[in-house]
Amino acid sequence: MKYPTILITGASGQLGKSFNKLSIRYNCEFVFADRLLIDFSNLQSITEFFNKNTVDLIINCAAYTAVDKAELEQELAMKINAEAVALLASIAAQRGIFMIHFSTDYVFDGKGYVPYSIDHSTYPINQYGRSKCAGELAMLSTDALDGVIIRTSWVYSEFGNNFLKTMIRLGNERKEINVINDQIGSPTYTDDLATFILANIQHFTWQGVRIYHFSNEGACSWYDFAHGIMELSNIPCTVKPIPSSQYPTPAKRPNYSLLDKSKIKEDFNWSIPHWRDSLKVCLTFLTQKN
Ligand SMILES: NC(=O)C1=CN([C@@H]2O[C@H](COP(=O)(O)OP(=O)(O)OC[C@H]3O[C@@H](n4cnc5c(N)ncnc54)[C@H](OP(=O)(O)O)[C@@H]3O)[C@@H](O)[C@H]2O)C=CC1
Ligand SMILES: Cc1cn([C@H]2C[C@H](O)[C@@H](COP(=O)(O)OP(=O)(O)O[C@H]3O[C@@H](C)C(=O)[C@@H](O)[C@H]3O)O2)c(=O)[nH]c1=O
Repeated sequence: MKYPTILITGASGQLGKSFNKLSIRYNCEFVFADRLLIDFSNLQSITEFFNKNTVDLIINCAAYTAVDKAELEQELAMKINAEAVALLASIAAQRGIFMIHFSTDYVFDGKGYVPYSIDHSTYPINQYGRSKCAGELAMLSTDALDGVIIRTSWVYSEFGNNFLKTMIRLGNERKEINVINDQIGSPTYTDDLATFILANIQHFTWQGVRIYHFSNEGACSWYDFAHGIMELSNIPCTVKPIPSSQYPTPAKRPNYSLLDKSKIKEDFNWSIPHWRDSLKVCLTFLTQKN
């Protein structure tokens, strides 16, 4: 086993919980760290953890993900998404630990009209995006670090809070909801991302830091996603398409943030499910849970 002990930070988040759910299939020791064990807003807590523990691989799922709140809590977002990532990266580099980290489609400005390639220039348009971008740069500029930044988008799962769960709640409360149809991207089911990583763990061995993109296949707007959620959950709520101008939010979102996944599919010979197929799978788990 290449990596006998794997640290998963942000263990109580959506992606962290998918890793937990899928980890039973793998024969390694997983250390699931929530914020009580490692607090990313307190750098000392990161250092203390590594002074007491030895791990072979870091999968960093911890992040500040409240996009609108980040406009007001810029410092906290930067601390968790950039400063803590920089420290984690430097510890990983010093100890020769491979580091898997996640970033977002929100590092792009959304002015594109073809899927964003891994080397497209970043230009975030909100504070969350800026903090994630700073985290990427910290990793890329850490000497002797081996690792990967996997940018993903519109993450949802049966765990935690996400767009899927908000739509189901609103759909059950209202006869009609308005959802933006001029922001285009692709949803990502956490199980698909976590499965990809766990199944390929032995291949994460290169030197230096690479960037990859991962989301489900297909493109949609938030309106298409919401419409699909109502349809596949049999919720009789009408979803009305609206322009972003009719749904003002504190943080701007990119209008187009589809990720080009060709590199990850080629390098790992991996096929990724279409977002509608994964949505069906997730809805089955959600129904079992409730
Ligand atoms: N959610 C999305 O739509 C997208 C997410 N991503 C990226 O994917 C990764 C995983 O995201 P996802 O699982 O969806 O995010 P979640 O918000 O579901 O989970 C984030 C985790 O980070 C933890 N966390 C927050 N603050 C701290 C802190 N101070 N110390 C330690 N842990 C902390 C949270 O803890 P607690 O549970 O206690 O709050 C939570 O467990 C992140 O890097 C995110 O930026 C990328 C694109 C889209
Ligand atoms: C609830 C709601 C949202 N919307 C719009 C607002 C927004 O443009 C879009 C998505 O809303 P949310 O606030 O749920 O999603 P948001 O927090 O913007 O999601 C983002 O989270 C971060 C962490 C990421 O990294 C991104 O990839 C992306 O997933 O849907 C509606 O149009 N109608 C509604 O009723």
